[in-house]
Amino acid sequence: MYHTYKNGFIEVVCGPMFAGKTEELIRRAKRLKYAKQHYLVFKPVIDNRYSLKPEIVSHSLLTENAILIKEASEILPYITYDLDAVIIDEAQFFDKAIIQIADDLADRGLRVIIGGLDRDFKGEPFGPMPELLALAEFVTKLTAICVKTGMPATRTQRIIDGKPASYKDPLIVVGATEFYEPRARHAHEVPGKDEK
Ligand SMILES: Nc1ncnc2c1ncn2[C@@H]1O[C@H](COP(=O)(O)OP(=O)(O)O)[C@@H](O)[C@H]1O
Ligand SMILES: Cc1cn([C@H]2C[C@H](O)[C@@H](COP(=O)(O)O)O2)c(=O)[nH]c1=O
Ligand SMILES: [Zn+2]
Repeated sequence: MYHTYKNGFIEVVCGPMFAGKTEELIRRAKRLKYAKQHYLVFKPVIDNRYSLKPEIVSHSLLTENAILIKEASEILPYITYDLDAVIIDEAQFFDKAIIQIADDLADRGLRVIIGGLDRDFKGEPFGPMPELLALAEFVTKLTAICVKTGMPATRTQRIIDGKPASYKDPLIVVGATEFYEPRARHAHEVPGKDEK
């Protein structure tokens, strides 16, 4: 018995801050443009770091137009029959509904490209990312350069007033180099983590 060929995948691009996740999403968007594919880019409105305009922005200031949303379900009204792909950045900030939405969109034949932090500043799995990673057909795990060792950085260090943020710090603090730096496993510090 032959099955008809149908497109539709989940691709996750993860890693710590400064690893190049947003640049990679922008690269894939550019290739979709060359392929004359219809796509939309979404990001949580909470991410207002480099721009208040509707766009995703990399630390190197590359940009791509995006739709700003508060909740994952706001993606659904934008899904039209002619859409080929959906790109979602900062997925760690979304509610768990994004997991089912990503799966349904891939089942419907869309290419779903998701960028997000696999770990929070404590080094622990972040929001819906573990499930998205489990469901994805393709996973790209990027590394940055550790500012302490020059080794591949797989973690994000949060620094508050010049000191490593404690385990009890809030999960969400939007920011860039004023609060965060990429670090390798053995250079990552989380005071209070052992007593959790
Ligand atoms: N320590 C670092 N290691 C790697 N890239 C860095 C570092 N610090 C700053 N950058 C910049 O960050 C860019 C990646 O930005 P971006 O794609 O926004 O990353 P992410 O979305 O993973 O946080 C790099 O191309 C580089 O210009
Ligand atoms: C580790 C960590 C990060 N954040 C925030 C900081 C930034 O606004 C985004 C990550 O952006 P990037 O594109 O990956 O550079 O997430 C946070 O709120 N909590 C954390 O633990
Ligand atoms: Zn990013």
